[in-house]
Amino acid sequence: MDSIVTLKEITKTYRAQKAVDHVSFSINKGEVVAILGSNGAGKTTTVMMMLGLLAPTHGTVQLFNKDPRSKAVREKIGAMLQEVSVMDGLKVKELLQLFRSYYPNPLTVEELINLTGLEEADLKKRTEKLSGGQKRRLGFALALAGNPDLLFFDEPTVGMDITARGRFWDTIRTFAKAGKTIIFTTHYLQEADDSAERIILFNKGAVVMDGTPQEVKQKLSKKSVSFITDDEVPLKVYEQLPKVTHVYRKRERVYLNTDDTDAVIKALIKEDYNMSHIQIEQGRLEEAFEQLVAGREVL
Ligand SMILES: Nc1ncnc2c1ncn2[C@@H]1O[C@H](COP(=O)(O)OP(=O)(O)OP(=O)(O)O)[C@@H](O)[C@H]1O
Repeated sequence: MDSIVTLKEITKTYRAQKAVDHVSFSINKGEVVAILGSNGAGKTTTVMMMLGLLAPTHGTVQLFNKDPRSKAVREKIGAMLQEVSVMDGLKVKELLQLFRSYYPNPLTVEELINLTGLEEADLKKRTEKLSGGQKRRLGFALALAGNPDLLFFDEPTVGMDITARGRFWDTIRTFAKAGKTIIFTTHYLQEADDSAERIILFNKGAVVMDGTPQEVKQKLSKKSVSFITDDEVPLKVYEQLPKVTHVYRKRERVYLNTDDTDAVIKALIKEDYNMSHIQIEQGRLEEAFEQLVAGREVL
């Protein structure tokens, strides 16, 4: 397999804090990869290091087996970062032309319009006059301008309405079919599941899972028995019940994670706890994800 992104033991430290901590992975040509994690997990810092815009404190990053800052690499990559900041004073068309001129085989302005939802009328506008949504589309067009082999998107769908989101993912699918490699960050497990074939899950600066959406969901998924109670039974007591792997409370509801919901229900009834609204869940992914990012042990 052709590895076109290779991170070896990268760490980024800000004063005493490790924003990214010994992260290693490679990405092969043609993969669509979601870097998933909550706020502050280290996603943006990792993307910035992959792009060569931030130097790792330790470790190495290579794109196409080269330094990400080299000209040969620059010509093959495109990126849309969280804050789309573009040069003021230029018209949209002029900026697109300028970006196109940096690359050996750029897409045409017409192709960029069709792929991103920018409108003909937007081309004549000065960039500082664009709305937030139009700026996002321009950022998307600038990322695609060079017809790059490797694309990075940091939280691409933030601030996009439903139509813009749909168009964005359609275009990503088109690029993926053409064999391009795509890396995007997201907070949302659902978005990663819908759009990526591989999820690299970050938590507190480290990679805690790396696999297909199916694999990640299987690992995260936990069955649970939950109920509402106004008893003051300490959670530790429920933890002692047979087959219970983890106990937590969310508002008035107590959750008991287990692989054997029947055994747990039998034990709860035998102990005659005060319970109402008993629910059996076969692994709520978003819930497991929330627990993981809240620092609880779910793996
Ligand atoms: N320039 C900086 N100086 C100091 N600390 C920083 C700096 N940039 C990021 N950090 C810290 O590094 C950690 C990781 O931040 P990062 O932006 O990479 O996370 P993220 O996963 O992209 O989060 P978000 O989803 O909120 O964008 C955070 O704790 C953040 O406060």
